[in-house]
Amino acid sequence: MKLAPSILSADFAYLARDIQIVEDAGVSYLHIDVMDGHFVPNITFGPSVVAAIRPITKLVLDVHLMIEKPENYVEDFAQAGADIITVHAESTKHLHRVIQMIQACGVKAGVVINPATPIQSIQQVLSMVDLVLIMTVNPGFGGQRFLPEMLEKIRDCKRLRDEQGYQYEIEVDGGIIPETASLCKNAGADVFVAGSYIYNSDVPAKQIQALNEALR
Ligand SMILES: O=C(CO)[C@H](O)[C@H](O)COP(=O)(O)O
Repeated sequence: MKLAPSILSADFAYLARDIQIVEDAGVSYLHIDVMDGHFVPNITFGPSVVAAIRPITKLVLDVHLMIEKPENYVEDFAQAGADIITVHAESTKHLHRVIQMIQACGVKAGVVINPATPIQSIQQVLSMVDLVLIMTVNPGFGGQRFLPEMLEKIRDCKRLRDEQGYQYEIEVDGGIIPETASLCKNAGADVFVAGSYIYNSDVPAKQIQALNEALR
């Protein structure tokens, strides 16, 4: 089981410190939420922020693009040092091509689906991707409540992987706290994104410990 703290809820004035805290606590991935104000109604980081983070951490940089026309930006994020780039199925007319573009940059490729998007809509790319991200809230903001209806989708994603011998990791994002992490783990998730639960605390390392205990 892997934890992926989302820096969306970090203190941006002390970003290096907040990354160090979660790295010291032993997490696997650092989740970077890229928002463009079009695909989602919020604006966050661009490739220059990823490039600034790259030299200060050994964590796997898990870059979640919530942007329109991701094909125009994947090379920039790859050059900035992303290890995984994940694109929304809803954000492009050319999902297959964008996944090929990401992998051609030598970066792992993930596909994300919003709560209203069925797993069937990405069935044709499941054999290619390294990661499937199931949104467990509507994308755009941290601190929302977990949508329990998404557990069925996680189970379907795991079943397809088992039946077809696919290799992707299953990641969940949104409303992850120990209780929901445990539900998602039992449904088949491998990677757990958590933002507000970790960073809206005076002691993020304790929150990480609680998540790890729930995932044991
Ligand atoms: O992708 C996201 C929002 O679009 C965030 O990663 C996600 O919401 C995590 O935040 P929290 O753990 O506070 O729910």
